[in-house]
Amino acid sequence: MTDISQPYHPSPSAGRPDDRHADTTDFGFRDVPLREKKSLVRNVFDSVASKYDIMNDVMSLGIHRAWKKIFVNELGPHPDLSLLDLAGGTGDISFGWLRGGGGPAILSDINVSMLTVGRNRALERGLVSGLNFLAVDAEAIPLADNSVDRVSIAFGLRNCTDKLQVLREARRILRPGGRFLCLEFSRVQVAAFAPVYDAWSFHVLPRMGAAIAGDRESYQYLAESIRMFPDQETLADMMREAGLERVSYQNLSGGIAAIHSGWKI
Ligand SMILES: C[S@@+](CC[C@H](N)C(=O)[O-])C[C@H]1O[C@@H](n2cnc3c(N)ncnc32)[C@H](O)[C@@H]1O
Repeated sequence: MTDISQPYHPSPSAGRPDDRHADTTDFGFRDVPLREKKSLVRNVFDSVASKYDIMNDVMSLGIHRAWKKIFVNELGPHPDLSLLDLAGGTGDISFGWLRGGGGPAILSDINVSMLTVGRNRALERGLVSGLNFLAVDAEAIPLADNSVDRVSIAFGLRNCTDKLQVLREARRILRPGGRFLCLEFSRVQVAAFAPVYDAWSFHVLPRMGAAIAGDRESYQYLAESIRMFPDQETLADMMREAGLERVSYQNLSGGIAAIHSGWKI
C-alpha cells in the first residue's frame, strides 16, 4: 500500500519510456505483469464510465474544459482535415473538433463502456454527421499508413501500456504534413504549488471518487498514474524517438497539464 502522507519521490523508472523487454509495468504506483495492465485499466474505465463526465468537472473544478478548448484550437479544425481521436472516451475532443468546423472524425477508444457514453452524448447533441466510432487499442490502430491529417490523444496516453508504440502508430497513420497532439497531465513547474496539488490528488480526489462515483480505488489510480507519467521533456524525447518532428510543448496551469505537438514531415 502506498504511504500518501510522504512526499512523492519518483522511482528510478518513473517517467522513463517503457522498457519493451521488461515483463512488468506500472499501474499507478503498483508494478504489475505487463499483460495485466490493459485489463486493469479496462476495469477502471468500465467502473467510472457513467460518472466520468461529472467527475471530470468536479475533480478539475471545470478547468479541464478550458484545457480541452485550447487543445482543440491547437488541432485547428478545418473541413478539409480528418481527425482520429485516440482514447477519446466520452467524446469531448471529437465533439470540439466537429463544432469547430473540422472534417470527418473518428472517436476511438479501447473501452466500449466509454464509447457507449460517447455515442449517447453525440446523439443528444445531434453530432452524428461526420462522426464515426471505433473500438480500438491505440497500440495497434487498424488504419492504413498516411491516412489521417490529425491524431489526438487527451488524457489517454497515461493509461496505455506501451506509450512509445502508441506514438509510433500515431505517426504511421498520419499523412505527411499531418500533426499529432497529446493533452496529458504533466509535471507541476511551480514548487510552492506541489504540496497543495499533492494533497488535492491523494487526499481529496479518492474521497470524491468514493462519494460521487462509489469508487475510491479508480481515483487513487488516477492520482498515482499522473505521477508515473513521463515529464514534459521525457515525453518530447519519446515523440522524437517515434519519428515525430518539430516536437514542442506548452504547459497549462503551471504544468499540471501540457499539450505536446509533433509533425510527420
Ligand atoms: C481519462 S480517459 C480520457 C477520455 C477523453 N479523451 C477525455 O479527454 O475526456 C482515458 C481513456 O483512455 C482509454 N484507453 C486506455 N487504454 C487505451 C488503449 N490502449 N487504447 C485506446 N484507449 C485506451 C480508456 O478506455 C479511457 O476512455
